[in-house]
Amino acid sequence: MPITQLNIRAVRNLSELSLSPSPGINIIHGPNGSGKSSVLEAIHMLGLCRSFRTNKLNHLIQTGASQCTVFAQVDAMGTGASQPLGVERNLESDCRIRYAGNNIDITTLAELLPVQVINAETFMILEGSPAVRRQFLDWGSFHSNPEFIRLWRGFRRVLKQRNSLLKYGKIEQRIRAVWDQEFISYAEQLNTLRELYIEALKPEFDVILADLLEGVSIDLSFSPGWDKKRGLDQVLNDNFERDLRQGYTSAGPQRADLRLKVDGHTAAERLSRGQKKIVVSSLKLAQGVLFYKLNSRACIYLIDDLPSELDQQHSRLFCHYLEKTASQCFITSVDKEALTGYWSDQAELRFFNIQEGAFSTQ
Ligand SMILES: Nc1ncnc2c1ncn2[C@@H]1O[C@H](COP(=O)(O)OP(=O)(O)OP(=O)(O)O)[C@@H](O)[C@H]1O
Repeated sequence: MPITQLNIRAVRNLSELSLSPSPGINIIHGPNGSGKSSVLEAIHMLGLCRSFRTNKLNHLIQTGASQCTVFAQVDAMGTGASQPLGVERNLESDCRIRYAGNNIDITTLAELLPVQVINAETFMILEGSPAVRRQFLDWGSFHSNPEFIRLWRGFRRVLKQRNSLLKYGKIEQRIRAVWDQEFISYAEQLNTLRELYIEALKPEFDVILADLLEGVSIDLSFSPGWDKKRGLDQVLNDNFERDLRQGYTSAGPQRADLRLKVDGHTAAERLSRGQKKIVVSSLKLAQGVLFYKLNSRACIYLIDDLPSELDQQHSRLFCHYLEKTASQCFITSVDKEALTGYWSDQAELRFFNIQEGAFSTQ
């Protein structure tokens, strides 16, 4: 049971809000503009120190306030013993994170409270740029292997250095060889972890999708960002003159992508809007199921406006799989009724009615 108590202060229209969530399904309902998504945003800040709606954190801080705070009691390891976790952000963008009486960094925080978001933007996994799919992929790789973050950071550093040499326009052969060797070493290790993650995710995704989207089979595959037949060493050599002209490295894990195909065609071009939502929801559910299998603990789902565009049958199946992830879920909906009746008898359901930034007792 991850979050046992939550207190939010000065996040958008939520001046001061407290809730004791259920370990299972929490449904936050209320009219447009009442603050439903802001509750999810606050929990996201608790898990990642940032918003999922904006890069400009000043928008998150309530107008007139100089900082926002989210404080919680969390049972991160599911042992039954809760610890205090607090995240505070001010207008200067400083972020202070305290857990069990100690300051911790963002990576430790992200490990502690794995948060999954499903909202309108999530559907960009199919339609958006490769960067969106890499983010999806790296969430899973990060949470399935503790080495991933070190390799990712090392790779980013080497890529930045290589690109600045390329921009400079002249690179001595000896220096280029040193950087390329480091680039290849990080790239291959990073790539192995991503490949392993997708191999593990695929069967989970296939099972969920077969239930949620009858008659449509999706081929999910991973593209590393370079032609593996030639090898990265050869690719960097072959591309060198072009990279020098352009001033950046054109092949490598920074170009990795996921491919989703239906009968050989790109899923984004073939599927209906509703079907795309089902595919993306299945990917996100598969990540939750796999996370649980690998870590013996569950992640937290933040789902903004679940009922939109899923019909009753698909909403029911979605809720069934959500329960299977064993996650604590926070789901928003304008209509309370739209989310009743989809859950098993065992589901621990709690409803919160929000009106103008405060919970209503009615
Ligand atoms: N920095 C801020 N300070 C104060 N209020 C804000 C701030 N940013 C946004 N708001 C207001 O907070 C309110 C809650 O927004 P939120 O998106 O959480 O509503 P919602 O209940 O999810 O609405 P909808 O159902 O329309 O999606 C809105 O009225 C919005 O104008």
